[in-house]
Amino acid sequence: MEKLSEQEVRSFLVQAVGWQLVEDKWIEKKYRFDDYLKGIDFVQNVARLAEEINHHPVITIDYKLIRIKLFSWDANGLTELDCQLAKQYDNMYEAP
Ligand SMILES: C[C@H](O)[C@H](O)[C@H]1CNC2=NC(N)=NC(=O)C2=N1
Repeated sequence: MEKLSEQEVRSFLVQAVGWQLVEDKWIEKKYRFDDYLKGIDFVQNVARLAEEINHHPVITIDYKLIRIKLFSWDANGLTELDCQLAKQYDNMYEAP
């Protein structure tokens, strides 16, 4: 996996609604649900996809708020895979 340049990360973030760079390292997004178990279903789907493509986000469950953080350990940076997954999570999410 090729590490993205700062410019590439920035051009991803300007068009990725709700995603932001945190600690100058991760891209993160918070998904809000109107029902706790809907959030857990979303986490299940995120986790299944992670296993399927062997790329695992940090997932934080805070009641109805699910926080997803992406980073590519192997590249020690952000990669195209992180950006692709971010878009896939957005497609999986149905805003309440
Ligand atoms: C050995 C295993 O394939 C690697 O450690 C995979 C597992 N899941 C991963 N997840 C993430 N986020 N980044 C990686 O570089 C990564 N590498």
